[in-house]
Amino acid sequence: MSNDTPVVGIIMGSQSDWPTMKHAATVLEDLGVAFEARIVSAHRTPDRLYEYAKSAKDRGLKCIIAGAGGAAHLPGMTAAMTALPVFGVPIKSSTLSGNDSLLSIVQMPGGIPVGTLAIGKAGAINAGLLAASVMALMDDDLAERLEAWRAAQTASIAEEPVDE
Ligand SMILES: Nc1c(C(=O)O)ncn1[C@@H]1O[C@H](COP(=O)(O)O)[C@@H](O)[C@H]1O
Repeated sequence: MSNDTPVVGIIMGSQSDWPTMKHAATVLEDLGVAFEARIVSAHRTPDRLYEYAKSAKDRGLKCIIAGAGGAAHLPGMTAAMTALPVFGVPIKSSTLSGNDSLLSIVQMPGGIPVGTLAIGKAGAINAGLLAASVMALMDDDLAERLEAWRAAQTASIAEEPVDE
């Protein structure tokens, strides 16, 4: 994690979400975007969530990535308490394969938006990329790094399949 003041907050409902959410962190690290990662739960630590969401803007955060599984109220409750962009990552749950997480996050009432990503690792990666895209609107150097990241990804895709 960079020593700069974090501009992206990654929050998750439990330590058990970190193996998924660390993919968002890795993208931000690769792109040189300063972030913080915290465990915050609407259910288990409601006071911590209130404090986090209410202070986020004043602390310099520009957007928040919130990952949660099951009854995934964290992204929506965060969005209820801040007008910063909130990207929600549904964690793949063991019982319902993340369908519960997805539906809990995506179906927000009009007026309180959560940008909902795909279930699991791909969603976390894309949340990191979206957060970087937001920051790149205000940072030309980051915009160039993002373009380079995308070009490198394209170049890494082989034209022909190989036996594994
Ligand atoms: N969905 C939420 C919230 C919340 O929405 O505030 N807090 C914890 N959790 C979720 O509970 C799942 C199981 O957590 P444990 O593994 O700690 O039992 C995690 O995926 C977490 O995101």
